[in-house]
Amino acid sequence: MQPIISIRDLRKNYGDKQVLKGITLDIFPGQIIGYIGPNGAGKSTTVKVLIGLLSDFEGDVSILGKDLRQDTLSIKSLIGYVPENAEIYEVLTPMEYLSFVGKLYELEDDIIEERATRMLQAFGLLENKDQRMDTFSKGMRQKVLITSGLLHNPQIVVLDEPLSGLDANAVIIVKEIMTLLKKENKTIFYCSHMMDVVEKVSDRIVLIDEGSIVADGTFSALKESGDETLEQIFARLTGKQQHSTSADAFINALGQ
Ligand SMILES: Nc1ncnc2c1ncn2[C@@H]1O[C@H](COP(=O)(O)OP(=O)(O)OP(=O)(O)O)[C@@H](O)[C@H]1O
Repeated sequence: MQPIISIRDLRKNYGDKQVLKGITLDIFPGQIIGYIGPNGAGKSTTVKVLIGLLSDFEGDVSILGKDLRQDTLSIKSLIGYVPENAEIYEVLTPMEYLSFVGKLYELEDDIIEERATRMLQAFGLLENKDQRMDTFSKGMRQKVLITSGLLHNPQIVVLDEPLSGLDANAVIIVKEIMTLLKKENKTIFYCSHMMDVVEKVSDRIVLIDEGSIVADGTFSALKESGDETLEQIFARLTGKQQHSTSADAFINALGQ
């Protein structure tokens, strides 16, 4: 099978600092990739490359066989992106915002209206659809961001900590949405620190640390013992010191 996303020796520097040190990954249609790693590991930087926001990288990235550097625009239309926090246009209502996003993707007005209404309704936001978003809670804004990322029915969905601020019911809905997207053979690249969710929804987990891949496999393949959780795998592979030592040092500082 042809990979839908192919990343070869991806490197990215910010000034003198090498943030991605040669990421190589083949991702296949219908896979849910859980892309995890400690703070600063390079997850968002990888995402920014994938969605065409960063062009000054080394290595090769191709999506559906197209070179990301050369076909950036057509590739962008295949991808839906949900950021953790975005500069949402707060003076707009969800319907105005979604209409704006839909037009960028060249969707017909009636399709935008129909999809946006039904998606907002699914998230319990229908009665807020014409309310300015500066009055919205963090979770309500996140629901609008998720809707805007999926509105054009993309082939590939890139989620960077999409559950941020969502209540337990909304988290269940988004997990279910990911499973349904997979059934439609969509590919999901999912970055998160929520290990319990990543463990449950991902077919394949890619763990990066300091810009390099340190583990890549199914959850069961990454386990050292039968009852190891993803949180424990993460700590085993990336923990630089005992967590209790870090917590003690933090609290002890208060005594100074
Ligand atoms: N615009 C930038 N300029 C300089 N350094 C940057 C910039 N963006 C990110 N970095 C650095 O690149 C490294 C990787 O950042 P990145 O945001 O990709 O990490 P991450 O894995 O997404 O982290 P987190 O889990 O905290 O969101 C960090 O050391 C960060 O300080």
